[in-house]
Amino acid sequence: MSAPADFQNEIYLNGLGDALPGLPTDLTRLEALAEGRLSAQAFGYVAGAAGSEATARANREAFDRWRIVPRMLRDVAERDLSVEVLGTPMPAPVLLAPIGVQSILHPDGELATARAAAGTGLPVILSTASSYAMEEVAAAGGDGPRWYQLYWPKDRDLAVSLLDRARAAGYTALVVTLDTFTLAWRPRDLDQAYLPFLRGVGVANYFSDPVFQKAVGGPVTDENRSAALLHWVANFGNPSLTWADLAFLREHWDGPIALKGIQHPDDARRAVDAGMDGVIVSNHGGRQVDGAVASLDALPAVADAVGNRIAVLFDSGVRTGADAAKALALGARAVLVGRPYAYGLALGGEAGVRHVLRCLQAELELTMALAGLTRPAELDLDCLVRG
Ligand SMILES: Cc1cc2nc3c(=O)[nH]c(=O)nc-3n(C[C@H](O)[C@H](O)[C@H](O)COP(=O)(O)O)c2cc1C
Ligand SMILES: CCCCCCC(=O)C(=O)O
Repeated sequence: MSAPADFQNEIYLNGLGDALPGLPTDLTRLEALAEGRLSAQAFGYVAGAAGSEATARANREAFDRWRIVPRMLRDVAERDLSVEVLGTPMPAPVLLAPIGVQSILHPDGELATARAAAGTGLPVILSTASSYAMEEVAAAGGDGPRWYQLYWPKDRDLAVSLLDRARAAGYTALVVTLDTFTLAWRPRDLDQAYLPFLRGVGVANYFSDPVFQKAVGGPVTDENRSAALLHWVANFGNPSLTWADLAFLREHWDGPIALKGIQHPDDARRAVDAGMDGVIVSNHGGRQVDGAVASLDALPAVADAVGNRIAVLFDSGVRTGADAAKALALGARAVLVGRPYAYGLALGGEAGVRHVLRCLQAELELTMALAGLTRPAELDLDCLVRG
């Protein structure tokens, strides 16, 4: 039997105490537990979304409108969930979504996440807004697969410097997030006047950068910290970017590039035309445009528009193995999981993240096997009905 099913047996045979860090195997329960562990501000930042949070809710509801139709007597004894995406082999079609400011969840933040991910072999996508510098996270993750997520700053020299550092630190693919050149209207954060960055969290990649330091007159110290934060605010995102600017990225990054935040099939086609290697269908977990289409509802049209030309990945709302199976059936090559591992981090540090990843992987494998499927490529529309 393969590894994830062994994990299930390990839980039954050894009991919760030995196999798990005291966390539930139903990952939808983690949010409520994390609320009890985190400050109101940190919890609000992570759990919150844009506006009335209608899109965040819609992301979850969309999964409920699809049902898996299990098939029988198909010999599912041998199963293999491994896939290769953007040149990276992975044991299951699951990646850790880029999540910034992880030290508001646990002091070890992205270091703990990178260690946990490396232990499972699932790729971690490190945010530009990480609490630790990308080189420190790479060292923590060792040989584990890692991709880098770019928040594309106004200063082009700074963008190039971030890309050069990411390549040198062993990040093999680039994820460019297009949907967050500025923060959305997020009432939970507005009501608490809370922004981690202004407290110096999530700026490590900037403050450690030679181009950034040059712009603020040298290394960031107590003397120039306020000026450095103002420079960060002015530079973080660039609302003037257009499709034509992607040529600049192609010039400065020789590995695979995926665009994150794609929701319209025409944008997916433009990504193909621009020579991109992948798109990530995502609405940022409902954190940017309140009222935007549920990410799962946007997926089939994007997958259709792209065909097999480039990789289609998916995130926003994945909480269970069955959710992942549905997204794969609707055209995703792999899914990114976001808040669940952030809550795992808050509740149990590295062990908490590992718990979430192992549960998700095991549940996906068991769901597929019991539905008569042995490989991710077998998941297609034939496996689903509208519920
Ligand atoms: C606290 C938090 C921070 C995030 N930071 C980033 C980030 O720095 N870069 C990015 O591209 N996406 C970021 N995201 C969005 C995630 O990558 C992902 O799109 C989203 O969490 C997926 O939805 P889910 O949480 O429902 O799984 C963040 C999400 C959360 C909850
Ligand atoms: C000023 C914008 C920073 C956003 C970085 C974190 C993020 O993406 C989020 O959703 O929060």
